[in-house]
Amino acid sequence: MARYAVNATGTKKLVADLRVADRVHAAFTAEPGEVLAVIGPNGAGKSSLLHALAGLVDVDGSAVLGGIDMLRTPVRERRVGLVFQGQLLFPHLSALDNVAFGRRARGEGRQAAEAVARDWLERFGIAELAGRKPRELSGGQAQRVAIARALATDPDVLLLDEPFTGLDVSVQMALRLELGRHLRDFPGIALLVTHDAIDALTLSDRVLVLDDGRVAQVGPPAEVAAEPRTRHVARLVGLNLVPDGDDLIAFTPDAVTVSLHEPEGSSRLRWQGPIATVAPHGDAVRLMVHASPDLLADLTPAAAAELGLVPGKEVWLSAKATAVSRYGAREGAAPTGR
Ligand SMILES: Nc1ncnc2c1ncn2[C@@H]1O[C@H](COP(=O)(O)OP(=O)(O)OP(=O)(O)O)[C@@H](O)[C@H]1O
Repeated sequence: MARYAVNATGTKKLVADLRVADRVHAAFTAEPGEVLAVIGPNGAGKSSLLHALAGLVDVDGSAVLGGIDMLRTPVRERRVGLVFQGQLLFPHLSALDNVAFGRRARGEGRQAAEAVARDWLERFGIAELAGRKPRELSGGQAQRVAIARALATDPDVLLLDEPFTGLDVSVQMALRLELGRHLRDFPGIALLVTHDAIDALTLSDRVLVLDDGRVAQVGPPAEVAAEPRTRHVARLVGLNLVPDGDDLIAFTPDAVTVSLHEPEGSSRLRWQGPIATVAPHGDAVRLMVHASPDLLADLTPAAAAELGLVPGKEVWLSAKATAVSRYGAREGAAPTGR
């Protein structure tokens, strides 16, 4: 959902079709005001996608923003804000000068650039740290400065690559809420690479799922979470995902019945395999079973004890047809109804 039809520099929709060597070929669009979470397993090409837009790697294709191809625009002139994993602030500059840097580099006068920078530090609640050098900041403070530095340039596109990685969990939580507020007010397009289902579900308007360099799925977070098309996303949201002809079927681990013998009946929703892991999961015991594919099953501690479930033991798993969600395996495909 685009919250702003027009941003500070006019309506700028992004229409991208990017090819990075032979490892990424991804086409997608984004509306002004939209936050697009980019998720996928390690090596799927998430960082490569962002690096391509930032001009940090060789890329073919196009990324048309408001009628102008960013890829044909000199990197210095692209209105792109970057917050990358472990990206360091300029160590010799104060927090204020770091945040003012982009505007100064664009030729803006010191006073005007510093006024904007001060305003951003205030919005992040760190105005009193303006004079500190990066080495005098905590990880969370430095990351706030890094995000403020990116936003202070009024970018058309904000690229965030795992902005919470390496921070304490409590700092991550606080920063996630703060970033969420700033992203809601941000009139440009934000691409947020994350490994975290919470980020994707709470901070984004749409989720773009990358798998092996290709776009596997794009949609609102609730839709992607309810009907994942990749095993990676299914795992992120805690669902089992099994291909069945042209369909996928998804079901929760607590919809799985575990037994030591082949279940009776004609249901095809049954799998066999050895238990890989047994671990507590909330009030339940969660099994990971090396069936084809790997499946999760939750059961009560009493049931787990009664069945004597330990790693290596062969079990049968089954799911009731009424407890699974069935949908087409390809984008736009309707379930076959089998
Ligand atoms: N400069 C490079 N030259 C060649 N191959 C690269 C380069 N950078 C990344 N790769 C490879 O391209 C693929 C995509 O990498 P990329 O870092 O974009 O994935 P990612 O989804 O961001 O992964 P992660 O979640 O681990 O950060 C990987 O197989 C990686 O090894």
